Amino acid sequence: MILQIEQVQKAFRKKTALEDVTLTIKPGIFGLLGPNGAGKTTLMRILATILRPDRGSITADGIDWTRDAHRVRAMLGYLPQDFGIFRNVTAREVLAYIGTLKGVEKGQLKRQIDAVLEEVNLTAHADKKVGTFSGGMRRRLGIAQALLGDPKLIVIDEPTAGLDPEERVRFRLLLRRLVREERVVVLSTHIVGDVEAVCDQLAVIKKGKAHLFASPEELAQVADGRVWRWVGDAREYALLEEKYRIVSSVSRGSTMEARILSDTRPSEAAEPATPSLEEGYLVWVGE
Ligand SMILES: Nc1ncnc2c1ncn2[C@@H]1O[C@H](COP(=O)(O)OP(=O)(O)OP(=O)(O)O)[C@@H](O)[C@H]1O
Repeated sequence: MILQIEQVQKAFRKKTALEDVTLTIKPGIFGLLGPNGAGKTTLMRILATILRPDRGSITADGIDWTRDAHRVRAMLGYLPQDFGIFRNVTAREVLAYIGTLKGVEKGQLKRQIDAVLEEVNLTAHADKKVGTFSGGMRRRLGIAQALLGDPKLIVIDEPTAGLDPEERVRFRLLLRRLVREERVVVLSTHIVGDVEAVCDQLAVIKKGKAHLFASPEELAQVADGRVWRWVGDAREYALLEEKYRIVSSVSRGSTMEARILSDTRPSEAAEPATPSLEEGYLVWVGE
């Protein structure tokens, strides 16, 4: 499946949330990266047919998002940013409820629930109340409900926000396991590490405008020639900090080590460095 987003626009009263977004999304995991308020959730909600664009079109496999919303929903799994669930029910009960709403046939429901619980590693907790779950477990249950009905398109909005590092790593591995031939997974995040760890392609969205990158490496290359590794003393560091954008720094005894973003060599002691994805992103978003 190829998802074609063409010149999509969306405004809320006078506030433009999306401005002329055009993206071609291939099977695999597609990351939508951008700062808070950039328009990620708006685009995700349009993809999930909760919002309609003011202009533009979305199509895949001959299905048109505006005309055939019911057909989109039949092939969609969606995990919203604020996936709220009753706390006093078990994971299995949540899945039975959502599976029924999604129209999964009764005869298939139990088998599907067992399969998605297995897929997200919650089988051992299937009959526990959701209120006892950690943030990571709740997020995994959110993925399980999105997987009911074996969707061709999975839309996941900011899934790793608020997870601790261990849960985040586990969750990223789970996301990679969702990849199937022909399946498109769209993931929005403001965490560069998520994209680095799981995404095949990505777009960076900034003030409602999206730019497509063929790979995370291509985004890193945006900072080519602008990243410097510098080693020196604390006094020079203080001067550099006033003049330049420092991305990271560590102190090692009496010396300091830093990575600096600058179009020109910031100091005699600075050497050109290979940019990271985060540095490419900072340059792109800063421009
Ligand atoms: N229902 C709404 N009514 C009015 N303005 C809205 C509405 N939804 C979003 N906006 C505005 O549109 C812009 C884009 O919001 P959106 O939630 O899509 O951004 P985001 O990238 O998902 O940010 P975050 O990561 O903070 O959720 C913001 O300026 C936001 O205030």
